[in-house]
Amino acid sequence: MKRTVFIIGLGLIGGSISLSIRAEHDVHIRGFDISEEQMKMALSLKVIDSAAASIEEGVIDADLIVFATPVLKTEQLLQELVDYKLKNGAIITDVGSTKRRIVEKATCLEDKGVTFIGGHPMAGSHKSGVEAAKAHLFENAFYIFTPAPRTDVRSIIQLQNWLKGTKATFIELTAEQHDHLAGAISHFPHIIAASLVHQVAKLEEEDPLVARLAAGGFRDITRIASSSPMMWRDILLHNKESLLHLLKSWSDEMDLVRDMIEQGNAEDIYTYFAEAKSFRDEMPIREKGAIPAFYDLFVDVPDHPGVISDVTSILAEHQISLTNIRILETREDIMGVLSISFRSEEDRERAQLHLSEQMYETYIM
Ligand SMILES: NC(=O)c1ccc[n+]([C@@H]2O[C@H](COP(=O)([O-])OP(=O)(O)OC[C@H]3O[C@@H](n4cnc5c(N)ncnc54)[C@H](O)[C@@H]3O)[C@@H](O)[C@H]2O)c1
Ligand SMILES: O=C(O)C(=O)C[C@]1(C(=O)O)C=C[C@@H](O)C=C1
Repeated sequence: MKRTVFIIGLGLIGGSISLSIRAEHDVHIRGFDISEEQMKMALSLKVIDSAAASIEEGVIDADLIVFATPVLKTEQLLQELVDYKLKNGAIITDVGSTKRRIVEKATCLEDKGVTFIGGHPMAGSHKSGVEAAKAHLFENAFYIFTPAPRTDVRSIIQLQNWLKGTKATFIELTAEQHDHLAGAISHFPHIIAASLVHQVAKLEEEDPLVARLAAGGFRDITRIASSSPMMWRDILLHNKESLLHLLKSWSDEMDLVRDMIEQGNAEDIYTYFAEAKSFRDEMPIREKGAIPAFYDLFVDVPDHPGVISDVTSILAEHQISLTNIRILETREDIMGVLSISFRSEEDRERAQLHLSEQMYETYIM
């Protein structure tokens, strides 16, 4: 008999976890979502094999249960599990962006003959919903586990075996350490992104041109402000202490910047940017790390209407998928630059070869 996985919350992350499990295991995947529409979509996209009528029904024979709901919901649903019949030896995990409160809550399952291990795949997107789910969403990313000190090693290994199709790098942290670090590199940046958008929205009331003028830099730093408000509301409520601490140190930092600008201190201002550049440039961009790996190729292109479709059809002819394409510069009568992102070094090398064969000038920075 096939083993059974039950995914609760069939959105971007629940859907992606399901697809990555299916890629490696011959299992029956059941799903449940509060939204009928998401559940139907998950079935039609074959993200799940069957839909459960309720959580109570879905958990009964599941070997692995994955909570992929917003974190406050996960906390509440864990409590509900106490009253449900669970399969002896089942492993339960979650994918929430915060860990401390969820891990604490899961202690309510201690007498149920199951093992809970908190999890957080450190990759995602500003998109929500099962339509955006991808089997390879977590490839090259860190997948953090926060087992309790007494969690047996065999259960951790079993969970990692279930999740090997994510092709992520597994690491273990305490829930407290997780929330402290994720606060700085994920939660707090989302607050900053949203606050920059608010600032421009206010300015737009004075001068509507501002939003139309907002170009590359603003778009890059505020992409994540398009993420799910419900998910981020829950994360801020869960990671209150870390975020209040980070807000305080950010505000001290902004005081420093204000002083430098007020005093017109050219040397300090230069050093401020130079130090930030040097730290960021040293971050492991091409390896697994805080910033996901992108393999970018730059292509000089003439300012001609058919040029993007020509480049993409060359790639399609050789079955090379790209993850992003954008024009960095186009001005009349001069060459522009296309930036194309690939998922792997191999795809980038093949793209470079085939584009060069067609007389395109390409380079890697
Ligand atoms: N989006 C990211 O980048 C990202 C990355 C890593 C982890 N996470 C975490 O993953 C979890 C899910 O986020 P997502 O991006 O997939 O969000 P999503 O909005 O795409 O999906 C969440 C799903 O949960 C469902 N849901 C809500 N309440 C429910 C309930 N009571 N019962 C069943 N289903 C319910 C929603 O209908 C929705 O389909 C969150 O805890 C988030 O913190 C998100
Ligand atoms: O790429 C994005 O859109 C994300 O915001 C992904 C991101 C992050 O902050 O890096 C968001 C929340 C998660 O818990 C993990 C990953």
